[in-house]
Amino acid sequence: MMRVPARKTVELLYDVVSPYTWFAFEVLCRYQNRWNMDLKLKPFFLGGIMNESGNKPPAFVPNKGKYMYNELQLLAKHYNLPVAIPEDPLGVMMTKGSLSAQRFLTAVDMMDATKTEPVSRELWMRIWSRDEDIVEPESLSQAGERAGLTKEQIENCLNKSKDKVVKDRLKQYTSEALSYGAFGSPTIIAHVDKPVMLFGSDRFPILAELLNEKWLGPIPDSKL
Ligand SMILES: N[C@@H](CCC(=O)N[C@@H](CS)C(=O)NCC(=O)O)C(=O)O
Repeated sequence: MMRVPARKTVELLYDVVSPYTWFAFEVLCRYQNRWNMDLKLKPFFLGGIMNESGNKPPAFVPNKGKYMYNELQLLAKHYNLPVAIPEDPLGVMMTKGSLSAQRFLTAVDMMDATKTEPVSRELWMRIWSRDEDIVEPESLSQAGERAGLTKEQIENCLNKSKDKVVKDRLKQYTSEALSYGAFGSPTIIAHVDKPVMLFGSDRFPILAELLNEKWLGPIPDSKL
């Protein structure tokens, strides 16, 4: 009898404020059925990760910031995603931030984990493609609607996102990431013989090796 190898758990700990994480998210979604892995999407709060790890957002170094905005456009093409730099990137990332979006996403995840993927994608589309707000309840509501949530579900998640249970779950995933040594987003944990943490959307060849799978580039279906 053929033995089917057990699926390996891969966790993506992430915050939609991070454009690089959008690439990692879409690649993992594209590979989730192709690779023998059980993908777990775990929203965390990047602000908490930065504070607790003593890190600083890379765009605080002006040359790095400039480089990143150029690189993001090259990466958008490479990953085939409609990324566009917002008019005021630092305002969007630092002043407005992502706490309300991540709490909303956590509430969605706790209500129905099958909706975490489409709602995350809609939030990225807003902040990193259409330069739209992700702070106001109306903005979150629109993201939820486009992701296929009902009006009742959206209302419920907006209310729940103020509750301790949701705030605590967001803190829990943030602490989990820190316990693996996280300092940024995306943080990927591959549960192989032991958990291995990878940082970045540029480590997929390594993840493939860890999982004993084939890396077919960022758009695997184009190679069918
Ligand atoms: N090289 C990584 C960069 C990812 C990255 O810069 N992530 C930011 C958030 S958008 C971060 O958390 N950086 C922390 C750091 O670079 O120390 C990639 O290509 O994905």
